[in-house]
Amino acid sequence: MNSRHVSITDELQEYLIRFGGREDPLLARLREETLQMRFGHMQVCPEQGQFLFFLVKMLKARSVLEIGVFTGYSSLCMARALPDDGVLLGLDNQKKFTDIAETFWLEAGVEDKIELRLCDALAEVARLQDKGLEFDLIFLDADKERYPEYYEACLKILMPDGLLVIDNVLWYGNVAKPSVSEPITDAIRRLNQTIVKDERVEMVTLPFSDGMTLVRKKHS
Ligand SMILES: C[S@@+](CC[C@H](N)C(=O)[O-])C[C@H]1O[C@@H](n2cnc3c(N)ncnc32)[C@H](O)[C@@H]1O
Repeated sequence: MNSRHVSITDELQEYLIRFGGREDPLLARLREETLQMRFGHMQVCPEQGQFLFFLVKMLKARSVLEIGVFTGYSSLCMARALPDDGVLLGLDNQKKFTDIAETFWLEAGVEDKIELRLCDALAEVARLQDKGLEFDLIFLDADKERYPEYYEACLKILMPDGLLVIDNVLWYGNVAKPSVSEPITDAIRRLNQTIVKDERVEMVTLPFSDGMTLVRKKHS
């Protein structure tokens, strides 16, 4: 066995949905409805949702920030993992997407744990810092061109020992293709180069879906 990863074929993806995590009928319906939409591919995959649920539980997180809510799959997974007095603050700038999210949060009975803000997320993160707020876990999954700026801003509002989870860090494999240079790929490359040498954090990149980096903030 070499160190390469197994290719995720459609067949294997179906298998993973069945045996790689627990996706209940409500989440399955949200996923299927979202996939019918024009930008449906932006949704996290079911294994990522289960993984985020797991992380929130393992960390015993009480405060979660999600940057990029879309139709609410990942927020629903994380909100379910929060204790009754836990809070997830979700940021997005597209009401047409978050209206769908709110319907599903209500149906799942997690609406009391979620606060949604329609805003420019990077500006809102700066406001959260001004207010002195800190989070146990932040999931970054919004406008990729600004990932390097989000990274710095998120570290400021992450608790020591807190976890920043960043999606799409492999950007369809483009980060490793020297022939590809365009704003998103270049921004993600800059981010990845920053994180790997950043002494303020511990980090690991998982080749999971489109690549997820876990960043743990050390005590200063
Ligand atoms: C990849 S999707 C998020 C997927 C979501 N986490 C899920 O589980 O399905 C990215 C979201 O970020 C939002 N977004 C993009 N740029 C933004 C910005 N500047 N401020 C706030 N939200 C933004 C988009 O509207 C979109 O809903």
